[in-house]
Amino acid sequence: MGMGYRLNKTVVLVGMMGAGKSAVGRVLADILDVPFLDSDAEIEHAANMTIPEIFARDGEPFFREREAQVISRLLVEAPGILSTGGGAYMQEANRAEIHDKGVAVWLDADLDLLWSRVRHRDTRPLLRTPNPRATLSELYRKRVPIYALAELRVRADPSYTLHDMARRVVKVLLNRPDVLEKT
Ligand SMILES: Nc1ncnc2c1ncn2[C@@H]1O[C@H](COP(=O)(O)OP(=O)(O)O)[C@@H](O)[C@H]1O
Ligand SMILES: O=C(O)C1=C[C@@H](OP(=O)(O)O)[C@@H](O)[C@H](O)C1
Ligand SMILES: [Mg+2]
Repeated sequence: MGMGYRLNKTVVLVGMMGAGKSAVGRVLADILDVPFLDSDAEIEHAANMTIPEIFARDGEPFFREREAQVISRLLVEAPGILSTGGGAYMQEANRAEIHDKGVAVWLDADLDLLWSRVRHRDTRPLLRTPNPRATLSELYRKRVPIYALAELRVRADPSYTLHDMARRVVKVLLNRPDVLEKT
């Protein structure tokens, strides 16, 4: 009797800060009844420090090394949902590993939507600049062509709830039986 899903590969959510990778990932894992992992949360837990503290004390290159290690480790675990930090997919080695062992899904949100979601938060060290809106815009411009390398894409829209977004990801994944099947 078909009631559930079988996930055959880890789904790796990529995209800009504020796209919803962490929040949608959690709901998606719940729907599919699989483990949820967030690379930033794993790094924070291992270091017993917040992301801004790690950036301030050890610098971004150190953070990027930790991030690559954590992603490698999480990709060999049982299939689940892996939400990455927005910069992770920029590294060639991370992309290669994600494509090899999992499937990348780009949560694609417009700059205005991203800004509306990150502007009141102080948890993203890269936006601690004199003009964070301009910084976000510059990152967006540089990164979008790289996110577009992801195998799958789900468009975000201000009218979609977290649950709507997760359902949209499920729909896209069901087009790929090598990734997700109904049971
Ligand atoms: N579809 C959505 N509907 C409502 N709020 C959302 C949605 N997606 C993300 N958010 C909110 O936007 C903020 C940023 O989302 P988050 O998941 O942290 O993004 P990311 O991990 O991609 O940086 C959070 O407060 C989150 O709850
Ligand atoms: O875009 C980036 O380079 C970053 C995004 C953050 O994660 P979210 O995308 O989950 O906000 C976090 O990894 C760090 O602040 C750097
Ligand atoms: Mg996140």
